Amino acid sequence: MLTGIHVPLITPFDAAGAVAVDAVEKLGRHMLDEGASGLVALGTTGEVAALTPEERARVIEACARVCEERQAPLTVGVTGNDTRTTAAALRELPAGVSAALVTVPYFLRPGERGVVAHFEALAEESPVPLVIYHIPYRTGQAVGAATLRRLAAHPRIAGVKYATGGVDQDAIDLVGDVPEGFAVLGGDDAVISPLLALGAAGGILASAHLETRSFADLADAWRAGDAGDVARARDLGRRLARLSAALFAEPNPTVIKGVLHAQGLIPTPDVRLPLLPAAEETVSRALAALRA
Ligand SMILES: O=C(O)C1=N[C@H](C(=O)O)C[C@H](O)C1
Repeated sequence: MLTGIHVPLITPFDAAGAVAVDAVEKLGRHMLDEGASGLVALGTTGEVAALTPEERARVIEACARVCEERQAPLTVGVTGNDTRTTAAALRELPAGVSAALVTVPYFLRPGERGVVAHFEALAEESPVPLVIYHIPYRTGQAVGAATLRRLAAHPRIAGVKYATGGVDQDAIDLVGDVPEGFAVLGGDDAVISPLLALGAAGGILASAHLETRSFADLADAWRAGDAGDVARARDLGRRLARLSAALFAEPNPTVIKGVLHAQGLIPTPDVRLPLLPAAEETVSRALAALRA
């Protein structure tokens, strides 16, 4: 089962605008050495929509090398709003991938019955277990706790990245009684602490590029849950929520890239259109939040 903090890696670009594969590997190793439980390639944070198929393949290869070296799980993002092409993308996943993070079909709004049929069909074809990426403010499709519970009954559906923008009633219902073997992973950085407090197994968090060790400690502290740990988790959670707010002050991953570049961890802070680089003062504020 996926637990702990998984980092959806940014895709660094070099000065010529190409994917900096060496920097992907360096960053991936750094995240795992700092306490991340696993890596996620080709998430929204990885600017997947702006990468060519060849670039996507090179990013997956680089992450797979690092994860194999460190014996950590690699989850790969697979996005599509049509079942056949999403199934084809899943079938093409290379060796070394542990799970696929599959977005709820976006824009079409097929209804919850359609969502169930989509994921059940994909689960039958996928070579790896699926993690449902539920993010209704991007997809436009609601998925309630009862539907997620029904999908959790499928042996090849391993979890959900839950990102509804807050801790809502469905999150409380689901985390209050998590189906056996199903991982609820938080996907809204600023509210990861309350979700972990309720019993989530971990998170897939872009913010964990920074303060990776503290995010991992936060997950461990809520899981351990004795009095000392709870007090520590509460303080850590408050501090990391402020950091996440600073990192998400402009569209993700522009601020994170600015900060990683300022720290010398990636060759440029560049992003691809339609994203624009974060303003200098936004990056400075995030660096100040980190120092605090
Ligand atoms: O790429 C991801 O996975 C994530 N994307 C979210 C977003 O960009 O809105 C943020 C989350 O931390 C992880």
